[in-house]
Amino acid sequence: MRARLVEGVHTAGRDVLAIYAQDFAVETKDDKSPLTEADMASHHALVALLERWAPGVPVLSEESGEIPFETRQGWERYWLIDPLDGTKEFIKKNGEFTLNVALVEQGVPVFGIVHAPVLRTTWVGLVGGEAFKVKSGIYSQVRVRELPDPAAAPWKVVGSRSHGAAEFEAFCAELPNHECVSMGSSIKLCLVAEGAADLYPRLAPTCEWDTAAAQAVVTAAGGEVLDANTLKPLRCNQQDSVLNPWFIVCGQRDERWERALRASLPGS
Ligand SMILES: Nc1ncnc2c1ncn2[C@@H]1O[C@H](COP(=O)(O)O)[C@@H](OP(=O)(O)O)[C@H]1O
Ligand SMILES: [Mg+2]
Repeated sequence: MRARLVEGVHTAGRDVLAIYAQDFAVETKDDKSPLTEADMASHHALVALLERWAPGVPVLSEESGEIPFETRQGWERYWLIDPLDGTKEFIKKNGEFTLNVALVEQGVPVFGIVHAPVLRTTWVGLVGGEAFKVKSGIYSQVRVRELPDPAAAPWKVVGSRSHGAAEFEAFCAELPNHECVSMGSSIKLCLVAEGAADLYPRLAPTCEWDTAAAQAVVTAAGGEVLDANTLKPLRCNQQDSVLNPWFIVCGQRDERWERALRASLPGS
């Protein structure tokens, strides 16, 4: 059954790729972030898919109008989607963008699909079940890796191409031997989930739809997505604002990076 849902997300990804291959117009939203016709095509395809798949379960999308918290707080479960995460990377045509579909129950992302059409890669996570990826049609289970001894091998730290560079560098300056990789979109969380990266500190704003699907993948793969201040897992739909706190994605907790994080947070 879930395979058909993943196939539906792939179909939306093909709509996005058709636009990616052409010249497309770029608008600027009220919050100054970019919007393309691909964001809207993906939004409509995913909303139609989910309404067919699970009639009656509400859908909150980055591209749906604002839904007041008074309405949302009554939702025990809902779909939370970002039809095109990494719109800046889409516009730059570097392929680092994703379609994101999460199922959230009682504020916890319990299932997620992250699809990167240009990379021909999809990550899927069912919390309490399996995490896997399908790359060019080849299926493999994914799991976070154990943090290596930095004297033997560098920690791999992934950061945004477009947001929060100064805070990222302040954090990395406090780490033992490490190497950094830049990447757009929710792919960063999936790299931690599959053990290709150890840490993704996000010391800059994001919204709940940017992270929910990939958080389910990370959690199912044995990792965590933690509030940078409290080190508690991120939750969705707890307040009026859909902004996430600053956060860090990890395979395991470790006093060495926790110390680096504390030292790089404002007010430390
Ligand atoms: N000031 C801000 N407030 C809220 N979210 C922001 C933001 N600046 C960037 N983002 C989020 O960061 C995402 C891109 O992250 P990254 O740089 O890691 O690729 C954007 O996703 P969209 O591309 O879906 O708009 C956007 O939602
Ligand atoms: Mg986004």
